[in-house]
Amino acid sequence: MTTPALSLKNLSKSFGPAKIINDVTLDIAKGERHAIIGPNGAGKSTLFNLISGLYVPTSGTVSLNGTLISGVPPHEINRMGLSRSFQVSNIFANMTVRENVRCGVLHSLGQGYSFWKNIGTQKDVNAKTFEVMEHCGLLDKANTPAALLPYADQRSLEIAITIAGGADVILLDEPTAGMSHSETDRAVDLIARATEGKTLVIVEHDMGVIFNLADRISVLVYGEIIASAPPSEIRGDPKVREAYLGDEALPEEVV
Ligand SMILES: Nc1ncnc2c1ncn2[C@@H]1O[C@H](COP(=O)(O)OP(=O)(O)OP(=O)(O)O)[C@@H](O)[C@H]1O
Repeated sequence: MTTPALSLKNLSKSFGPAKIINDVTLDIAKGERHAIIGPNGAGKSTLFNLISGLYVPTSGTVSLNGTLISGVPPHEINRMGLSRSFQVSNIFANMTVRENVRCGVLHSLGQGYSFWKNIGTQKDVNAKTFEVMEHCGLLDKANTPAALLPYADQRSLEIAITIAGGADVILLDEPTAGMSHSETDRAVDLIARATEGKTLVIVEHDMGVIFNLADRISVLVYGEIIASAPPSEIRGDPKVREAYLGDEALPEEVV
């Protein structure tokens, strides 16, 4: 069997007496697009924080491409090939689109933002920055300060920064939150293109997005995964329907 891109084993996280993530075991294959869904407060962001190293597990482990990463600091996990976006935007408002993407590229190289770098490296960084902006439909806004971008473009920039470092495992936290229908459609296209050939783990409340994008869906309820299967099976799962009763409806019409 090939090594999974991500492997969570008996992962738990408590805050004081409250067990927020409870014995989660999940393998995500290389190249898979995997969605985590669940009602508000189910623990989705906490799970992301455990995977990306912001939280240390109370028990259990996380492995990235077969290497144990639980307890490793977030910036090192990033350099090992995992990059995440945040629900609250991570962009530098006063910097241009180009400078923001460039920061993402440099960060992964461990250089920080500096003008004092040799020309060879600068050329590589510039080429990568151009490629990412092109990929994310941001080339024509390269010189626009991020703060002046329309909201949907700011979210695209967030995705651009997340993929800029060339990580092969990408975690996106609610990338289409607050978008209109047409903006969401464009964002789904962008996410599909930008993560081609990579492993994607996405937390998202918009079921249309999830059912159109994901190869497999895990449903988190009160910190436990109650189902993990392709979209067609998830939609018909009575346990999932019960968990969503009174919450976001599972769409019949998508896919
Ligand atoms: N640092 C913390 N200390 C204490 N409790 C926390 C902490 N972080 C999260 N929680 C609690 O864990 C639970 C799960 O929160 P989390 O944000 O992971 O849920 P979620 O599924 O991402 O929710 P949403 O869909 O609303 O974003 C909540 O009850 C929250 O209050």
